[in-house]
Amino acid sequence: MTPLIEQISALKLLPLITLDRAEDIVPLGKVLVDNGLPIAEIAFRTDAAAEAIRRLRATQPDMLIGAGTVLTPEQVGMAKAAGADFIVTPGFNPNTVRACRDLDIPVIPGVNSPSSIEAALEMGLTTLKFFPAEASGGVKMIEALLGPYYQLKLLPTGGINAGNIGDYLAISGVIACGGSWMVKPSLISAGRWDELAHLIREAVGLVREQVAAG
Ligand SMILES: O=C[C@H](O)COP(=O)(O)O
Repeated sequence: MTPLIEQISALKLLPLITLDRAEDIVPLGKVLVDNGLPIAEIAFRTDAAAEAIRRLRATQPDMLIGAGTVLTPEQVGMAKAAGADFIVTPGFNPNTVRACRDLDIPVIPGVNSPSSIEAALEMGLTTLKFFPAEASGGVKMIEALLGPYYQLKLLPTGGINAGNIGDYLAISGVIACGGSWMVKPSLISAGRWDELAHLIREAVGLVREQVAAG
């Protein structure tokens, strides 16, 4: 495992953040760090993404910052220039992977089928996002895929929440889970930092319980 993947594996949780206003990342970054989750994936689903990465990098320099929902080489460049540590993509796009390699930024591309996994393996990638996790068959699908593709390290995302994260983390090929349930966009835009802190603490607590249970 690379140092980056080791860090993500240690935290076991990747909060997926979608923001309408870039400035909201500053209080949210503090709430994440203060509550034991010094990692964030900021989704390129709004125009605020690159600026939010820049502000988070400036205010929380030690945080691990990913750019998510990256669909194009241009977005890879924007994310890297803004200070992202890594790229996450929803699907497997060789052009995006090549752009990440050209810019020397790690990428975790999305897969949810044998064909997309084999396309990733062909490019030497074994740490992959499994997306959309629940809609693609969830835990059962991952267990089935890890038969032939036993070397994979997976980051399931999509439909994961406090009720089912334990089932995912119990699978040995799962290094961490992504999700938005502890960083709900509606709570962020309403500035409900206390509620977000509660959800983040709860999520971190669930992960710690899972780790303790082995
Ligand atoms: O790629 C990320 C997903 O859309 C996040 O899914 P979620 O909102 O179900 O956690």
